[in-house]
Amino acid sequence: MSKTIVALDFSSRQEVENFLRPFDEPIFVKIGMELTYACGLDIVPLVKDMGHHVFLDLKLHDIPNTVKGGMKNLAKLGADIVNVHAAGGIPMMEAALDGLAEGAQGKRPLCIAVTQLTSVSQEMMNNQLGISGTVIDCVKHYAQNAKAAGLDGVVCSVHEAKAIHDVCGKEFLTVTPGIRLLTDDRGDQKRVATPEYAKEQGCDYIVVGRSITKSDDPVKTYHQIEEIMEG
Ligand SMILES: O=C(O)c1cc(=O)[nH]c(=O)n1[C@@H]1O[C@H](COP(=O)(O)O)[C@@H](O)[C@H]1O
Repeated sequence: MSKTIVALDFSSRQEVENFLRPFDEPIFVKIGMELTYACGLDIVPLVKDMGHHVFLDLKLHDIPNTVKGGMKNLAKLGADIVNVHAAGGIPMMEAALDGLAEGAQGKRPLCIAVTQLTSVSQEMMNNQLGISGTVIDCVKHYAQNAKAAGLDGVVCSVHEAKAIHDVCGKEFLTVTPGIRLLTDDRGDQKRVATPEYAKEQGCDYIVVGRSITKSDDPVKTYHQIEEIMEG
């Protein structure tokens, strides 16, 4: 599986098909709320049937019983990875796994937890969200909770990946969005890093949206980034 997950933040099936057509190999894509709210969940088996790997990013965050029921239904779609918010707590993450085990036909999807969104800065976490301490300590703590619940890994920024591997082990997945090329705008992202730095920090997967989807040559940009990650 490739190490670069392309965020298909589009609002129609047509845009997805236009984007994927020029790729002559299976790639790893992320289907999030923009696309599912526009096209419905059927977009997941549709993209899977084209041969691509799918990270279904719906960030479930609710009471355990509701998350369990939601995951039971999501498990049937055949996604490779699904996610929850670690802020929902250990019982909620355990319930997510129970739901996946009940719903999966065959192997369950990997389940990872979002720690602190990459759009959250240190200042914002302390002063808006009311969480004291450093981002890295909060992210490490959430990662340890995710591991205790039996999850397969976390979503974090590149800047926390190494510390997470140190406390949770090398096999515990770190999936890192907030990736920017040196020439890109940060946009809404706060904790950003280049693919080179992600590789250096040992991130298992990077999630890249606009740097690829809005590139003049998405296939070329994808391959340039994937070469850095695989190198
Ligand atoms: O769960 C995610 O994928 C996610 C978590 C996070 O902390 N930050 C984050 O940016 N993402 C997603 O990663 C993608 C990043 O997109 P770009 O900023 O365009 O590269 C978006 O689809 C976000 O929804």
